[in-house]
Amino acid sequence: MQGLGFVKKPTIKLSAASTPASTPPDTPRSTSPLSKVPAAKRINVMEEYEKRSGEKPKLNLVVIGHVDAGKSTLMGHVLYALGQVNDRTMKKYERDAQKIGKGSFAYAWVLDETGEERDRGITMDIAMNSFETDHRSFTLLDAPGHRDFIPNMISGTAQADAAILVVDASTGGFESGFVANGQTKEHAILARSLGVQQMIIAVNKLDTLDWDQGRYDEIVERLGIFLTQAGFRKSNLSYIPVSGLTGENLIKKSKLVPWYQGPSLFELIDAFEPPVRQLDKPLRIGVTDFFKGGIGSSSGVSAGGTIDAGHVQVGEQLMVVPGGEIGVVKALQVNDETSTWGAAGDSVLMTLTGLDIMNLSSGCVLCNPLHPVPVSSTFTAQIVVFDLKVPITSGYPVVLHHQSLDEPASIIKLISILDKSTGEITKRNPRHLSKGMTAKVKIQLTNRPIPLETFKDNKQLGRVMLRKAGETVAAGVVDEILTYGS
Ligand SMILES: Nc1nc2c(ncn2[C@@H]2O[C@H](COP(=O)(O)OP(=O)(O)OP(=O)(O)O)[C@@H](O)[C@H]2O)c(=O)[nH]1
Repeated sequence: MQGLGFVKKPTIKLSAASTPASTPPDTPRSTSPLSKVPAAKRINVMEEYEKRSGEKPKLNLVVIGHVDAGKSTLMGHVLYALGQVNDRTMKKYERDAQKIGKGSFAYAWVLDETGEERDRGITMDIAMNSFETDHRSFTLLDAPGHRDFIPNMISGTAQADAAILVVDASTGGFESGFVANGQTKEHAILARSLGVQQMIIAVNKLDTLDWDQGRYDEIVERLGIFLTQAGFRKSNLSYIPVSGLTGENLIKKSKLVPWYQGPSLFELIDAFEPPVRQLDKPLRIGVTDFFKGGIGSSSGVSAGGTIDAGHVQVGEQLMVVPGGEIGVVKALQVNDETSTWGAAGDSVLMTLTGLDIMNLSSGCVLCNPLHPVPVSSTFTAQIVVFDLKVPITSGYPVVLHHQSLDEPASIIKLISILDKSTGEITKRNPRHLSKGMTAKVKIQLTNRPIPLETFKDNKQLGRVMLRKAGETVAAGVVDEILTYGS
């Protein structure tokens, strides 16, 4: 399983006190979501999806790591080497970067697009690009390394099927990312807690140490111990010595590093396992973007996001949760191209009619009215506790990050401490939780319920992150939904 290594089978309880603003899953409603689609025009999405299987499998790939580890430079260089950026543009980046005294950031500019990002030399928001390898098609998410932008890093990582962890191998560089509060550790634990199982570790900037094999081996050993403790399987991790700046081992293996016998970074990326899409589950589209007006010049409102589960087609009725309003899909784009249908894993933009823009919000979920996503304000979760100065006790206030939402909440009960590898309860009703512990807790949202599912039912909607005072204190998966609606 993904997430924390184990998840107990959840049982769904309906609180007698709750007023279902939304009904629990699988409550039938009288309308068919396809009733607006003329029978002759209905698409058998499963059949269409099969036809698509000749296409390269799609993966979301997130690039993570400590601030300045070289994430943007590495992936900018890869995109340039693949021909995604033409020579003229690259030369312009070099000239412009030099003009403001940031010549070494030219490749990073391929991904860091805003003026402020370029002026400050840091990534602030998730940069999205796409590229293809021989057997795969990737959406690349370049996450910010700076601790101030961890929420953006979380939203990128929550969508990822695989990760590249970039570490700075230069003298002192690795150490600054790896000591107590370094983002190398925080990002790696976050990625694992959010269900990322496969990862490449790019040991970067080795050009600064004349490709010192001893330094590479030292880093691989230290990271290996840490990453297996964090719950990664050894067989799902690959290490590679690279330089994002000078380009060694990116697309082809470099003669400068004769002691490295493995594949190039590009070959390792091509070997990532494609995810199993949750096509046969009820439709869930987490809305990340919405605006007035339709695709092209049509009327209506538009909503964009990723299909977390199920499939959708033009003419279908969709329910907005929370709220329960229903709209009809008038037009649809999948990965920026017009389509009549979309399926789990696709990035979609849809024009909806019959809906007011006021009904949409970032973080709302579009679903089939026959199978609405539950909204809940109390649930149990299995969490991993991060580096903490003050232990978590009952009543501990947090900001709960879920998809693109962040909401005030409290950990209202510490249920048990669990053994990290077996999931066995090692202590019931603990008084406090400290660094590195895996535990089951009860969480209550302070202001309002949100669309939520158990991790078993939906991997995307079942992941949560808990932060306090700008630091991530825990991450984990939803185990059991305790109240619906209220
Ligand atoms: N010598 C050397 N310098 C590098 C290498 N990769 C990146 N750098 C330099 O490290 C600095 C930071 O690079 P970025 O690519 O912006 O780092 P980042 O990890 O994307 O930074 P954030 O996104 O802000 O966390 C720049 O000056 C780069 O030129 C490398 O392989 N070798």
